[in-house]
Amino acid sequence: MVDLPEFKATSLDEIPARVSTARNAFYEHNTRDLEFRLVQLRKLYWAIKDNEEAIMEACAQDLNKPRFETNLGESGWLLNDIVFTTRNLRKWAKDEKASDIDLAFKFMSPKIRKDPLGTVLVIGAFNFPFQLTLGPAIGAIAAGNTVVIKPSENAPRSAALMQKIIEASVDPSCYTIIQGGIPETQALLAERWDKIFFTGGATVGRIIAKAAAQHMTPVVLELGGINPAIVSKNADPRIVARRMLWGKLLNAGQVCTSQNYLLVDKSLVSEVVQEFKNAYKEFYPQGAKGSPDYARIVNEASFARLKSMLDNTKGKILMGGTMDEKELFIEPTVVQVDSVDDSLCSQESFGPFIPILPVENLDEAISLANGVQSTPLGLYPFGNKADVEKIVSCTRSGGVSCNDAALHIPTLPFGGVGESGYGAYRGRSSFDVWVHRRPITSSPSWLESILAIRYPPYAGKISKFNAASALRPDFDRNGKKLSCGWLRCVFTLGGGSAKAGAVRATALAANDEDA
Ligand SMILES: NC(=O)C1=CN([C@@H]2O[C@H](COP(=O)(O)OP(=O)(O)OC[C@H]3O[C@@H](n4cnc5c(N)ncnc54)[C@H](O)[C@@H]3O)[C@@H](O)[C@H]2O)C=CC1
Ligand SMILES: CC1=C(/C=C/C(C)=C/C=C/C(C)=C/C=C/C=C(C)/C=C/C=C(C)/C=C/C=C(\C)C(=O)O)C(C)(C)CCC1
Repeated sequence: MVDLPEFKATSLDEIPARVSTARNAFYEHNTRDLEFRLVQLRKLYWAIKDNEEAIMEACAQDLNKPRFETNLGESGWLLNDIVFTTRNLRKWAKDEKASDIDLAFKFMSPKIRKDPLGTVLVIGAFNFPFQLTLGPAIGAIAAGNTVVIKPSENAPRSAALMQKIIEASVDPSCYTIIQGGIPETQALLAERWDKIFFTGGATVGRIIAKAAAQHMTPVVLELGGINPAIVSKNADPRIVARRMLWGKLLNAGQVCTSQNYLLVDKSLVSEVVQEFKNAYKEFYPQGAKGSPDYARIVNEASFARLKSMLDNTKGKILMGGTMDEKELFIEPTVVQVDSVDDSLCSQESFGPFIPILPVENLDEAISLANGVQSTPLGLYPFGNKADVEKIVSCTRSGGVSCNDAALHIPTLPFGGVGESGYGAYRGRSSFDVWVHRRPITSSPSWLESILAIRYPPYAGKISKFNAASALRPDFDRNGKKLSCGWLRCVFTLGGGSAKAGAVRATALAANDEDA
């Protein structure tokens, strides 16, 4: 067995000084250097790689997470994330030529610099403790920020191991871990940050957003969702059951993207239920409890919450339903319910419940889903192409996975909308979310005679200015688009009035002479 470090909360007195060290480090400007960032990420890669066994053990102790799930969803996920980031960082960080700039301003060489935000805070979650804590931090490091990381105290073994990994690998003045629960998080929230990234529930999400507002701090909130799966009469019951069961057995359903309830065309319900039973037997021939491939609920409080949800259902249990409090085990459980107001549908379960509500048709399903929560994190439509397109175009959600569970492409932007949060990361978005797109222009001295139009005295300058810069609408008063013949486009150098085109042409000529 691997020896794991002990979880120890950071002293409250120490927190301001630790944050201040990270803030001062930002102003030493080392993190501006791309090579510095790349070296940090590469060192972090090897620290994670060298601790893969320990990560397995920590996740097993915190959540009884199966080795396969830890490999794919935690250590392997992060290792790939780092390699993908280090391979692409130079390209992402490059100054971007500003697009859609009017000719008159092109001479100022407008560009967009991807500036680090400064000193940022990442508050991680318990359910994928490594992925959802170090994942956002990888993007923050890549973008040139100094970073303070607060892992979830609800996965203490993983939190302590992350501290060991971070302290052994990256620059301690730039990147640091604060451990603890509510008091420590509140002490962190009292500080001024340049961005806060939080993964967790909506209740704490609101507390974070309010605290951040005091300092005008931008926030990313990766929250959960009461995610619907909508199954049309044209869906394949076997595919529905296997994929939806996977969506709920992964980490025993403690995944923000997992479906919370299924709205199934009533003609398909009995077949879908039978296929759930078949899939369950295939995935866990000896039952989930005896299998090494099934996680446990994170703690007693979560177990009690889930138990009361099941105790309060008015539905009929059709599969599973067993629990063991000592082991924090809850079996994957299919329940047929008769209303979306049932205790299993109306709240986010964050556990292995699979409530099924029979519906008349797609219209009813869409209307019910929009009524339960109109902006969930994930949406899972099952059916033919026309069915899924109809569902997608009549709903909103952070992301959609058609005919499947979860939102799982690791480099696709990932984030919520409305109640499921805001801001997105993963892949290139993990870099973009941590930078300020800083526009930079540079006005050459030779432009002075042209720029002089902006200085007083203003008399007689309005018409000249408008002639040079006002854009002529390509639509009429009824909102109808006017056609733009190619000749006109040539004469106006890309649009606008002919006069404006002439002025632009003059300016171009002046530029050519200067060159
Ligand atoms: N990715 C997601 O969408 C996730 C969603 N969740 C949802 O959130 C629920 C609760 O999960 P938890 O891990 O307990 O997450 P949470 O939403 O309670 O957040 C826990 C974090 O917030 C801090 N915190 C808690 N109360 C606070 C307060 N009053 N002031 C300041 N900081 C506070 C804790 O120290 C910890 O760092 C889950 O049952 C699930 O529904 C949880 C984990 C991930
Ligand atoms: C293998 C070959 C091929 C390709 C096969 C494919 C496409 C396999 C796909 C497998 C997938 C999607 C596996 C996913 C596993 C995911 C795990 C274990 C866990 C992930 C956890 C996540 C992302 C948790 C997130 C939680 C969040 C955000 C939260 O709670 O807040 C080819 C290409 C067909 C070729 C042949 C071989």
